[in-house]
Amino acid sequence: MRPSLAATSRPPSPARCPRETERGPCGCTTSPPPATHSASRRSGRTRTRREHGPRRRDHPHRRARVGPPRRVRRRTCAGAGVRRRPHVADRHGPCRRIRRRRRHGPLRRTGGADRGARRHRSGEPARDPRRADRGRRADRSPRRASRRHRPQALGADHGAVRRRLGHDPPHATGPSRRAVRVRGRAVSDVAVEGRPRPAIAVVALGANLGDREATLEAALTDLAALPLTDRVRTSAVMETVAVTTSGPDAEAPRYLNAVALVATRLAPSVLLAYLHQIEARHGRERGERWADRTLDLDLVSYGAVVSNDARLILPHPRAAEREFVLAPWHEVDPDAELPGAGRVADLIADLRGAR
Ligand SMILES: Nc1ncnc2c1ncn2[C@@H]1O[C@H](COP(=O)(O)OP(=O)(O)OP(=O)(O)O)[C@@H](O)[C@H]1O
Ligand SMILES: Nc1nc2c(c(=O)[nH]1)N=C(CO)CN2
Repeated sequence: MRPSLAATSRPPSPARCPRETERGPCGCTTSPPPATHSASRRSGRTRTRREHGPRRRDHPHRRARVGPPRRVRRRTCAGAGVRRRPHVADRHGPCRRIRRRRRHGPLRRTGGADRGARRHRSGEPARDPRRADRGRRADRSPRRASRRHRPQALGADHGAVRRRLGHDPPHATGPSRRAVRVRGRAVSDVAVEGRPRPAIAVVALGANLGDREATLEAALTDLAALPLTDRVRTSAVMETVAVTTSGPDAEAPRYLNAVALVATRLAPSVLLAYLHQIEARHGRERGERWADRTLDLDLVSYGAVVSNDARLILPHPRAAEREFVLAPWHEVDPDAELPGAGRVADLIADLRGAR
């Protein structure tokens, strides 16, 4: 059966405002109509509060309402006065910030960053020609990537990058290409950039304990296998009298000495760290100064680099007075020079002349 009209008709209007009878001009039912400008304009005068009744938010019914007012402004980063979700074109950034439209445009253009642009558009010459094309010069390098596109944000391991480029020492896991790994990645697998030209490093090798010959041979192989490094030349192996803290000692085990020239892009400190690894692999024990040893690797020089850091002095501070270093070096490179000390050939002659 169709519902009767009475059943579908609207429910009776809510009770009228108890104060409406007192405030005839208001015409108030459940809430007073808002005073609009147009209403005021139409009437030609501004209605006073007394005429109009209490303001909407002061109205008794309104106050009784539970919960926040319906048209409360959302407190978002969209800024004051923004009630609706803006169009996507007006949004930017992760928090839906509104890109504010520029207000007071003409005022802005009279100064600040827009000044140059305004002149440019209007054909006026720039006040300072050097600044006129700021940011547009052809020789200017391309803009830097934003922070979001730099490797840091992408989770790049800068330590690894630095190590790859030879700035930091490697992990102490072994000397060979395959053994030296940076966060699970072989250093030698990484493309080399950064150091455009390798430096020639002079490495002195010595051994007076164990199977000296085999140790030197293995150490030379290890050197050639270092990342970013090629062995250039190796001297013959020479047997020498051990020099101790009290001078040459004919009774001490004799040394086998050699010198290797390597072309490397490793930083000097990194190369030294690798040398220490190689020593350790071949049973080098650190104890007394100039004590007998299975293997000693000294960094005699690294190009023309001079360093006074106690951990790495370059050139090696005692190289100029060691014939067991100079003689094999001179053999592979007769024109060699020890930075700051002179030609190796001359140094050898001086040492021999002084004996
Ligand atoms: N050019 C260099 N080559 C090797 N080690 C160096 C150099 N400069 C400074 N050192 C430092 O010297 C320290 C001692 O080195 P090492 O044990 O090889 O000395 P040594 O062989 O007993 O004596 P010497 O340095 O006179 O050959 C090392 O820990 C190292 O940091
Ligand atoms: N003959 C010889 N004597 C040394 C050598 C060396 O290599 N050869 N190394 C030393 C410490 O580096 C001390 N004495």
